Amino acid sequence: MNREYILVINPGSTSTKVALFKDGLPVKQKNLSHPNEELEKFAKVTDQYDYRKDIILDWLKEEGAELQSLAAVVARGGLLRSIPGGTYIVTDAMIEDLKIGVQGEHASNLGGIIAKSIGDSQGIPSYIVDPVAVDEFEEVARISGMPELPRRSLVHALNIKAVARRAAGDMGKAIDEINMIIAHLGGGISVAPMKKGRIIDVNNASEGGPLSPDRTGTLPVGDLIRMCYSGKYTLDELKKKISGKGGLIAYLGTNDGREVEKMIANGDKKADLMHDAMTYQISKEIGAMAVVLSGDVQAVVLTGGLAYSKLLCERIERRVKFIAPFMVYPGEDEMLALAEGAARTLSGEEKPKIYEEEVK
Ligand SMILES: Nc1ncnc2c1ncn2[C@@H]1O[C@H](COP(=O)(O)OP(=O)(O)O)[C@@H](O)[C@H]1O
Ligand SMILES: CCCC(=O)OP(=O)(O)O
Repeated sequence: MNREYILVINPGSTSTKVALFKDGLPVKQKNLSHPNEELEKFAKVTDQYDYRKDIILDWLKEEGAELQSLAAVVARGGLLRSIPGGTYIVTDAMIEDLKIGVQGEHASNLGGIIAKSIGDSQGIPSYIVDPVAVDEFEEVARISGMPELPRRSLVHALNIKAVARRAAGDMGKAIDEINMIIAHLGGGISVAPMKKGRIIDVNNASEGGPLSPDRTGTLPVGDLIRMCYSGKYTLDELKKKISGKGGLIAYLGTNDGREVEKMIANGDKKADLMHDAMTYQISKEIGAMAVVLSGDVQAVVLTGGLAYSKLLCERIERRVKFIAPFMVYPGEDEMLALAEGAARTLSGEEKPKIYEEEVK
């Protein structure tokens, strides 16, 4: 059987997106949503390994796709050590760090692990591309105020870079000619100032910045310390309260933006306030990043699943439109960006990076 397909795996906090690419085009793809009731059965993200892998293998079966037809497996990379952008071959050292979650727990840690297990079973390569640990910070952005706790780059790098290329193209520019602020609005939220193609700062999408569908974002730090020492919660419970059970889900019982909008349409005042609070915090972060770029901003760009919402985009546009032209690219270009990264290495156009050699 010809090995002609690239299997693309993209585990997010609320879904696993899968696709089969052939000759640069998606021939099959699906967004496999994971209801909160399913995910909350697992204490840790790595415990979801069998659950998510089985769902992917079942999908391949449903589509009649044989594992023997795969040429490579590529996945979204996780909270690894800080590394430059690019395509990486999944190595054993990377797997160790993904299992530990060296920069925290996140569904994307499962990407490389599942990719390598499927890849190894077929004797084919497995890759990750532009993982969330991509770090292009300017030095000043790393300073927090406590030397032991530098600010860290955890960012939806893959989609932000792909959307930046599209937005720049739509403006008739190359990505390295302009500055933009790109807000990826998914289960987690990244608001990134992009200076001539480099992500020079970002809120930490796991633990800081605006509240998101399932994350608190930045919290009042003194009150948080007191909560940690209250004796009421274990470390794991507190981590979950911040990421997984924080943000919209903590107030409204759902992390689904569509559900929240149904609640608003039905006259639910609390849902309306929470939705407005999220858009207020996103707008505030966009304003902060405009200052990072000294106001030299050619576009404010929204992307990610939440950007499908007209109401959400309108609420943000109203507050930030004075900064620069406003552009919206709902959803994500991650699957194509992943497939292209793998295709470039398979064709020899790009040499894959080795994680152990790139760690900062
Ligand atoms: N049409 C829509 N309107 C409002 N929210 C949406 C819509 N489509 C998706 N979403 C929301 O976007 C969020 C997920 O975005 P996505 O970029 O797929 O995130 P992730 O990759 O983190 O799972 C969820 O809260 C989902 O409910
Ligand atoms: C840690 C950044 C990645 C992230 O938040 O991804 P999701 O929005 O898919 O959860």
